[in-house]
Amino acid sequence: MKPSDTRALVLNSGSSSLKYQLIDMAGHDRLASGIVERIGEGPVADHGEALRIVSGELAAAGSGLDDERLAVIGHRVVHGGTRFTEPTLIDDEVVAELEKLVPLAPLHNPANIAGIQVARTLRPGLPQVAVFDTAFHATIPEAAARYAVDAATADRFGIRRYGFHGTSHAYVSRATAALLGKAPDEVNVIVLHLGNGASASAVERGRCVETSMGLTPLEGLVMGTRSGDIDPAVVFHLARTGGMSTDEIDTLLNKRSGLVGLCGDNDMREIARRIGEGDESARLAFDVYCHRIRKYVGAYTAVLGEVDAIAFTAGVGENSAAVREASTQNLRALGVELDPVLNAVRARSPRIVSAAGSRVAVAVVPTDEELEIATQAYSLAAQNRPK
Ligand SMILES: Nc1ncnc2c1ncn2[C@@H]1O[C@H](COP(=O)(O)OP(=O)(O)O)[C@@H](O)[C@H]1O
Ligand SMILES: CC(=O)OP(=O)(O)O
Ligand SMILES: [Mg+2]
Repeated sequence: MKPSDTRALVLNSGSSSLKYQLIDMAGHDRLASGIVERIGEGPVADHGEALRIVSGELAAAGSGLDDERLAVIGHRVVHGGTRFTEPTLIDDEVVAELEKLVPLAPLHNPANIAGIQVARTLRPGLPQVAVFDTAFHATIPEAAARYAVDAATADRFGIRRYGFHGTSHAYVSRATAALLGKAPDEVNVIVLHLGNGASASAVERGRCVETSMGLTPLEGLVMGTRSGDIDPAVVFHLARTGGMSTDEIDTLLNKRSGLVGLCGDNDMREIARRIGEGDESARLAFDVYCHRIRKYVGAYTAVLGEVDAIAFTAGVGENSAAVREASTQNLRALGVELDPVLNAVRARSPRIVSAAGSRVAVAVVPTDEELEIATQAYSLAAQNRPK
């Protein structure tokens, strides 16, 4: 990597999609971005084929994978277990360790590894950095990270709270501090990342102390297709009484639950439209979704003691004024008061939407996981630059 190499490519491999962004780190300009969907169906056979398509799109945008100015490829990796709590330069040993983590993230890690392997084949010698969803949550104290299950069993199988969406929680908590005109270590923030997956975190003076996702990204808030918190005995009941297999229950809770399970739609825009038409199951799905968020805001207020801001982010958090309103209603006892007019304004920049007298600021802060991954990957590559 030469000082003139200022470009970072970020790859976010999902189970059936590959998102990419090429960013010039000198001015944070987005040079190219896109998504290849339906991997595994039809013409896009696998992640290798998907990355070849990305490579073609990059070349068409004037900066292919062979671009000399490319300094690093940053990969989003969902599960880093207890081993990976920092951005990590990828080599064979790291890939072998990632393989060992597949049982903890069967939906996410195999796709991440596939993306890494193909990228390494296409650009051998170029630094490739893994940036982990779990990393920002490594600071969660044991009292919050441990599940109250038999300790020997928990240790043997790695059962503990890892948390996910960490790059988003890190980025948004810092951006929220900046919006308040403070340094990250001067504020306590509750971050609500409400996208397809959804999670909450409590960030105390820049350090994460609690988060809603657990061993896997299934726990916590209600999501597009995932149940979030349920009584674990639901699983035994479905197995014993419903005769369902472990895989069937896994699919039910991860893919056929949440908003889609409650009303048949997982897109909040469609749910809002149906509510407008008086649809009762859409209304119920919305109410269950927002009730869960309110409950977490209350719990995380107790965890933090003092809260400076609640930040809404990701697709739903940034765009749905109705969700922000319903999930912060009747929180005056906690010092939270929304300004309905500010909350209804549509904008793309970070902004405060609480009333002037609200003790806790309510903020809408667009997330930028790709920039966060690029920044961390680029910085590690620069540190490892041959002298
Ligand atoms: N204008 C909008 N109003 C309400 N919800 C929206 C709007 N735009 C996007 N969303 C919601 O955002 C979700 C996607 O969030 P996003 O953060 O992009 O997800 P991910 O990155 O996890 O795929 C959609 O499923 C939809 O429910
Ligand atoms: C970890 C996780 O839930 O990611 P996503 O929201 O991309 O599904
Ligand atoms: Mg997203």
